[in-house]
Amino acid sequence: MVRWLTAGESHGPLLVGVLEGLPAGVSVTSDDLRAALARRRLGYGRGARMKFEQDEVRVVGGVRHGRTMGGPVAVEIGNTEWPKWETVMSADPVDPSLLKDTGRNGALTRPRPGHADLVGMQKYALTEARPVLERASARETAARVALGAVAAKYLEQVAGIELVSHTVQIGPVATPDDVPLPHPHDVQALDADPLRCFDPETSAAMVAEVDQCHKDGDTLGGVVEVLAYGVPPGLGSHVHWDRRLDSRLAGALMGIQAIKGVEVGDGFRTAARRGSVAHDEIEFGDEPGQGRVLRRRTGRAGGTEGGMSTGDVLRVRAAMKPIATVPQALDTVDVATGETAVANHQRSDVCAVPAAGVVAEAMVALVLAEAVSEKFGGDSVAETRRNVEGYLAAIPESMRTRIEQP
Ligand SMILES: Cc1cc2nc3c(=O)[nH]c(=O)nc-3n(C[C@H](O)[C@H](O)[C@H](O)COP(=O)(O)O)c2cc1C
Ligand SMILES: C=C(O[C@@H]1CC(C(=O)O)=C[C@@H](OP(=O)(O)O)[C@H]1O)C(=O)O
Repeated sequence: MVRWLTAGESHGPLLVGVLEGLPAGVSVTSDDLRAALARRRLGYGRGARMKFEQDEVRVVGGVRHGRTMGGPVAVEIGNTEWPKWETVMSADPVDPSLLKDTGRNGALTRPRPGHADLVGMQKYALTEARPVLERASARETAARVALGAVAAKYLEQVAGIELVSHTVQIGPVATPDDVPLPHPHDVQALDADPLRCFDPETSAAMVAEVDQCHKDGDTLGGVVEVLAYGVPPGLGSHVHWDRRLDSRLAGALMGIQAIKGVEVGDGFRTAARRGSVAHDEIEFGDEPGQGRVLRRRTGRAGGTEGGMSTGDVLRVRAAMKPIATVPQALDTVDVATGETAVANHQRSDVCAVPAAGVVAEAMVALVLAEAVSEKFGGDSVAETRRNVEGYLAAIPESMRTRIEQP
């Protein structure tokens, strides 16, 4: 069973991630994790913190000489900003007089609409928002991305699955429908684009939108898409709601801070179509390297039917709301004085959609790792790979399906 957990606060000393259930023999290094974390920091419109803070990554368990050993993989990511936060985020009690200033150390009593501040204070019986925002903050996604990078290595090595993500919308600016889908070999080009958008013209319009929004003291959201290639048919199951792959993907993507909508395949757009043009018709065809196989003529379903992967490209989208810490501060109340006020604002991202794409990719990798491990088991990479090959070879010839290759 694959399971994982993160701990740590946005301005604490470090974040921790633990990923358990992978077999022995997955090849992964700290440089792989470093590279993944560097991708999460990309994107036009991110705030000042991304520029001055570093992710200090260290693998502290589960890996020896570049290979997993079968035990939990533990990773820590140091927050290099920690020295500035040592007082306000100290685990041990501090002199209360040090927490009285109006700057970093002061109480946050003007909750930001759209962030976790107010409801977090109510739920956890707190008089200020600091303990809420510290864990609500998307800083935590650094730990997920590190674990997702390990999961991605596993997927590639046991089943040849590779992922890619891209930005398809920033605010009102969206890529046209006829832009081709990126492949995993396009990752470098995508990462070089300011917004991780696959269409240069749309990307330029997105940059202009972010600039305008920045000038206006406002923030933006958007939509990202994650694609997984090489996914064998049969991951997930139709037999129960919580075993459905689409349900698990949706839950995982909605579990990212600020994600408010998820689509599998054409999702909401499918709802507007008639059945005759909504599904993916099945035909026989000759595929290079795969011979005569079943294939679907279109990819509208996004690579799942009945809660199971079909072998087509897995395609999911996540919609991110605009950043809640709006520079032209929103109206709120001061819960300490009971008076109207403007929301707490020190700094924030204008737009973090490109980073959310990298996080979404990590979440899809973690869900697929869980589904692959559940279907194929194995305590070593070689054993899992044999199980994948044996399963595919046992599918009768008349039902063998094209697996969309990376
Ligand atoms: C990569 C990323 C960066 C984010 N950066 C900020 C930010 O700088 N300021 C902010 O207010 N919210 C930011 N958010 C969103 C908040 O974390 C999120 O809105 C908050 O935790 C409340 O959760 P909810 O939006 O899901 O209700 C970011 C989210 C992501 C995924
Ligand atoms: C630090 C990261 O993102 C942070 C996510 C975030 C939020 O409210 O979610 C708020 C900002 O932090 P701060 O309020 O300290 O400027 C972002 O910088 C990161 O992604 O590494």
